[in-house]
Amino acid sequence: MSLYCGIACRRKSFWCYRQLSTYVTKTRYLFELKEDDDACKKAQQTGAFYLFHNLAPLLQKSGHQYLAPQHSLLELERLLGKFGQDSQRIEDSVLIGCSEQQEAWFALDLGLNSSSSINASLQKPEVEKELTGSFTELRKALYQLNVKDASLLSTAQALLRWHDTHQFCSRSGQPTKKNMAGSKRVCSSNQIIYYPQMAPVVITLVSDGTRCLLARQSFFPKGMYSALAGFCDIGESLEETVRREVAEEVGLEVERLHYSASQHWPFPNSSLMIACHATVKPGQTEIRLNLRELEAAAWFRHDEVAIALRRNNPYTQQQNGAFPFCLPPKFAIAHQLIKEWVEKPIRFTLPV
Ligand SMILES: NC(=O)C1=CN([C@@H]2O[C@H](COP(=O)(O)OP(=O)(O)OC[C@H]3O[C@@H](n4cnc5c(N)ncnc54)[C@H](O)[C@@H]3O)[C@@H](O)[C@H]2O)C=CC1
Ligand SMILES: [Mg+2]
Repeated sequence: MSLYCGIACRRKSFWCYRQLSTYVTKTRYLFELKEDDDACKKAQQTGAFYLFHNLAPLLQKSGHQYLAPQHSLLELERLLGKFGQDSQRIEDSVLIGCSEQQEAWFALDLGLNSSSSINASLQKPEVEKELTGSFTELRKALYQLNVKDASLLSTAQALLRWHDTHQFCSRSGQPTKKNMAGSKRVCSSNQIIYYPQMAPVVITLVSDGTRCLLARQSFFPKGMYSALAGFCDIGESLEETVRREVAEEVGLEVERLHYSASQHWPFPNSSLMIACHATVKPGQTEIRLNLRELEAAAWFRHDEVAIALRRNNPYTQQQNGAFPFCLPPKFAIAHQLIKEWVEKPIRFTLPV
């Protein structure tokens, strides 16, 4: 990494990248691609594309792992040509990142109805055969993807879903048009700009000092338990949401709070997960389950949770019935929160 000089001068390109750190250079490049449609279109020529079909990413199996293949613009044009589609469809792609060498990464959904092409969506089996991969449900694939691909595909899925569901202006009812990068949509009749949104959600690992509280919703994979989660209500602070959600879901009063980390989560719509540790008042540990929200909740000992953390893929582990419960995938912030609790004592900083 070179030294960050902090001086940005305008030259041929939007920014002069000389002397900036790799991270700053990358960030400025992505900013330029979001602001400048021509620069973004140019970046597609040397860029790499991740393909989706109805929001399921194209994956290839390699042993126990899934790999997310990249395709060049040329390969994509050839594919679209083969299935009778024009390359105009590539304009539906969204920018999702770039490499340190400034190779821009895009995502394109071949299954969703395209706004820039009159042709219908591509047939999944034919495309899978042609590309020697399969369009796989992202939630399931998360257990077998590396963290970089899991994160990239999550961003891509969230952005593709947002564009698919925001094709019309909620004020005028007229169609909105995306910019080349897909970082916004604009209504041509009134110029209202729409930006992709995330709903803030708190996820809290409650502890009584020696045990932690894990819960499950009925739609979780069989046997999976996680930390308590809940959407922030309008007007609430993070602390107020934690306090309300824990009271609502398990009938306990949170005493102290410690912020841990945050994560974008694409399911079922984009959320910003804000992860916290919390303690309950000593001696006040009796769970009163809210059955409208949760199927089950229980206190788990440190050693039980430590064993569950060491298991790999709960989808396969649970099927042979060998384990009483399992935890969310490594990539999920719930997993990180639980791991943090198992590995080191938490210093509680915030009273609620
Ligand atoms: N990344 C991770 O590790 C984890 C992520 N999660 C995510 O956290 C999110 C929230 O967890 P829940 O327990 O379901 O929340 P919750 O406890 O707030 O209950 C969901 C209910 O809240 C209401 N609600 C209020 N605002 C909403 C909004 N903006 N969008 C949707 N529903 C809203 C709806 O009635 C909905 O049925 C879920 O989307 C889930 O996917 C949950 C656990 C782990
Ligand atoms: Mg909840």
